[in-house]
Amino acid sequence: MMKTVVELQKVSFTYGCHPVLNDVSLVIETGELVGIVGPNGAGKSTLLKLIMGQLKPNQGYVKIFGTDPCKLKEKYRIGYVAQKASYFNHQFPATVKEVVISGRAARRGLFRPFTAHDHQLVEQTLELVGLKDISNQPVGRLSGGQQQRVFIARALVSEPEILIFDEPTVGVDAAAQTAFYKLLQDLNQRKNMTMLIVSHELEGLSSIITRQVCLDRHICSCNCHNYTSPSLQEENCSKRLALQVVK
Ligand SMILES: Nc1ncnc2c1ncn2[C@@H]1O[C@H](COP(=O)(O)OP(=O)(O)OP(=O)(O)O)[C@@H](O)[C@H]1O
Repeated sequence: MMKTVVELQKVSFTYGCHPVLNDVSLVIETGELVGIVGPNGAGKSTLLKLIMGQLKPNQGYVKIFGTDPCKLKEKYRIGYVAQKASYFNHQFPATVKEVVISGRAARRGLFRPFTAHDHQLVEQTLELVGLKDISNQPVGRLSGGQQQRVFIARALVSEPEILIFDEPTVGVDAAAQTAFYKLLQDLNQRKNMTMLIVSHELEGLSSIITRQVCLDRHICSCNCHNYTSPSLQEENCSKRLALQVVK
């Protein structure tokens, strides 16, 4: 049965006196793979921060798993993978396995020793994301695409109920991008994992998402059944996006 994972109702957000989001309503249900697209400065990352409870709306409300995200105690229920640009540098000494198992600490508590179950889960996840053969290599020496998989694995071992990505394919080559999207599609289909992805890479993204939301301070278009905002301006938003893709 479909369950609501994320809900925003009439959300507005302002940084100081700079309005960023206006009257945004959106519902995401279990198993959806939602792509959020929009021009630079449209408020996409701000929307993710509101959903993860890093920011509070000025108006309206945000819920995740039926709760105010700022009050959510089990943060591990949200898996977040940041931009590729913020990944490890070449000197970073920890191995793939060490980085991935650190994702279990969020679930178990920081100072509790890892169990056989934790190690088993790490092995299974490394297999799932195709990193098993290089699990003892230092992460700093991996390619951008491989590092990205390490971060997905790290998020997955905390057994999240939603995975959130902010611009995950920035700086990753075309082949790694294709492999990345394939992995997300597999996770979505095999594990019914709910995902929310902010991206400018419309081409690769559009082949895997179950729904596209176009944001430009408010939601311009949303090809879904449960969105109710009256302000549909699809044509306008598509034109701005087309300009951005050509750029
Ligand atoms: N901490 C902040 N303080 C003040 N203004 C901010 C802050 N973070 C973002 N902004 C502004 O809010 C607006 C929306 O930013 P946001 O990063 O959410 O947009 P975005 O759609 O993710 O953009 P991009 O595609 O360029 O990453 C921008 O005008 C940005 O300059």
